[in-house]
Amino acid sequence: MTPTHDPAAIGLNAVGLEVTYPGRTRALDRVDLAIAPARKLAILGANGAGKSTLLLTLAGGLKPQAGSVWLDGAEVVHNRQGLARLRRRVGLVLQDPDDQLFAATVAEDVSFGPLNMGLDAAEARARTSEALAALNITALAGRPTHMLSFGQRKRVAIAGLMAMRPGFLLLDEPTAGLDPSGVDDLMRLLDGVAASGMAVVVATHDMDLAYGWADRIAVFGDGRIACDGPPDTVFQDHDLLRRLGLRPPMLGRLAMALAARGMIDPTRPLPRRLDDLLGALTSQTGTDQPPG
Ligand SMILES: Nc1ncnc2c1ncn2[C@@H]1O[C@H](COP(=O)(O)OP(=O)(O)OP(=O)(O)O)[C@@H](O)[C@H]1O
Repeated sequence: MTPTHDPAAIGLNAVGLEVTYPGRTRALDRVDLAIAPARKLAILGANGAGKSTLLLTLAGGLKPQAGSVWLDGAEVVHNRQGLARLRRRVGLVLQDPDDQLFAATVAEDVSFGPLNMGLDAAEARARTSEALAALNITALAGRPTHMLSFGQRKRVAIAGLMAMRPGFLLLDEPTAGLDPSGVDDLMRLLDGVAASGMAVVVATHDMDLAYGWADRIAVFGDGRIACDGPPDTVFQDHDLLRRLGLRPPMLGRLAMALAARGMIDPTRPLPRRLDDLLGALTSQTGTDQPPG
């Protein structure tokens, strides 16, 4: 089958991936996906759609029965050297931080990746401090990981990957279990990470979060990518989303309804954040205050 994109393009590319777990039907069914540097991609899908399997396969944790993963122009070979090259460039933050953390203290856990990459102790320390500061957990550096809250352990797991400075950061349900300010902090952090040139891929069920944050969305259903594009176009296909067990985002629905009534400019891209929507209402009505 011809892939929908050039596998040799710079970035992380999935080409015709097929994964079947022992004794069950396919979790990935000929999946093509292109992840370019510095992009913010959300992968959406109902429970069991195949999101975690895709991330695991992209990070080299699962070998597909067919198809391949390409990294910056070269096909990933599933041997020691090929997987080491992939893991230096692609970091996967698992859904459950307890599957990831193992060292006695936070600082030891975060520095494990840099040390394991062969960096010297001073560089590993510097990267650890930087990652702890970015995740706002410097104060936890000396604490045992098993004595932290779930949200704190999640931040430590993300810091551990960030300290390795991968080119592609994949996060499986990163906001699950975080409080609202933790979600805001994390998404702001991921904005900064993408602005620094890293590609950030987030698998989530949270439509509203994906709609406001991502610059591209791939929607998964039954192991296949059902649609892939900019958020404001993907979310206009309400029938498809409902068929896949997903609910269109509230802000997107509101923006579409206002555009259909001419209350915001229907020729412009749909606003994706509340501030943008209020701005669009203000400029359309020509008043400083949107209609109350
Ligand atoms: N280790 C495994 N062994 C057998 N089947 C599995 C295994 N892991 C996942 N599956 C199955 O593969 C399919 C895809 O699962 P996956 O975890 O990739 O979906 P998901 O979209 O991440 O789901 P969720 O949103 O619930 O995390 C599901 O039908 C699931 O039951």
